[in-house]
Amino acid sequence: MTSQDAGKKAAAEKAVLDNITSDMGLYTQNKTIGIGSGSTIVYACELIGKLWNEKKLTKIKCVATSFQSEELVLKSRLPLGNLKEDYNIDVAIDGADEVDESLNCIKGGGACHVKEKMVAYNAKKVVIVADSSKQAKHLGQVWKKGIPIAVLAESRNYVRHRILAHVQQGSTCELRMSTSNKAGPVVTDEGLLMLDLQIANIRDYTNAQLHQLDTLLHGIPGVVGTGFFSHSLIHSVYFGFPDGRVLVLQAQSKQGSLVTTVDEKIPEARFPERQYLPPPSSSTDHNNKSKTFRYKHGSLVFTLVKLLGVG
Ligand SMILES: O=C(CO)[C@H](O)[C@H](O)COP(=O)(O)O
Repeated sequence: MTSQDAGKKAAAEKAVLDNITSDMGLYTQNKTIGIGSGSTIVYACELIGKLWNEKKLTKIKCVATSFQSEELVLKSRLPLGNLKEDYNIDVAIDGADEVDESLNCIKGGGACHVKEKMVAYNAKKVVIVADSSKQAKHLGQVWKKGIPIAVLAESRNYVRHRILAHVQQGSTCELRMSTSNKAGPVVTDEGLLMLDLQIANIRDYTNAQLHQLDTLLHGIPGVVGTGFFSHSLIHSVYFGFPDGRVLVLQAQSKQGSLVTTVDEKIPEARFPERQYLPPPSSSTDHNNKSKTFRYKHGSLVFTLVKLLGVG
């Protein structure tokens, strides 16, 4: 397992233990779980499958977000639901290509974001799992390929040109081509084509401007869905580190105020002015197999969690 995979596994497993086993209770009733796509979600789905098959989790249905995700649910011997009937989703777990400081995400590196967003939109709680390399200050910092945009094939050229007329010069909007054995473009599960929009000055966009841009993109006929997932859609993000530590960022409200959960060994540089709160707040949660500490950074209170390992 590579160090990046170790981070993915740590994030995915902690997210499952926090959001599925614990929050929903051991003997939960008819809970619906959205299963995202990509390589990180594999670890989450495997653990959900393990808990289900060991009967530690009961009465759940999984709604898949792609062909890959559906296969994953079936392989894990989990009950498969569908979005036509099971759209009251309790929690959706999914990966991301990049997450900024406000918890805005770029998704769609695997071209599955259309259904991923349909599932996220219908979920009471959206939990993102990613290795720590996906953590960014602003969008475009670590994910250099741009914002994925799924379009109807017929619209691809005018959509590109209309978009480029709206963004700063030097931006690009390219048709995503297949890098596998298939010649021609990437075609999504829904039969759509993918454009990747790299905006030259994306780092300068405020949350409001990102939202405005996304609205503009969705307003162009032929555009089916973008891979921009606004922070307002996201409940929490789990970043896993190669040594098994997990940083959890939670959007406390739709306004985006954040409470951060980190392991105590996260490098000082991330939170230079951190100041520890007195010890009484340290506790061990044996159910979640984690140890919790609290400390302050400016006006924010942070919680430190050390994951003690998954059984
Ligand atoms: O949005 C996605 C697919 O459309 C994936 O969630 C995203 O690409 C992250 O994938 P990975 O977990 O492999 O890094």
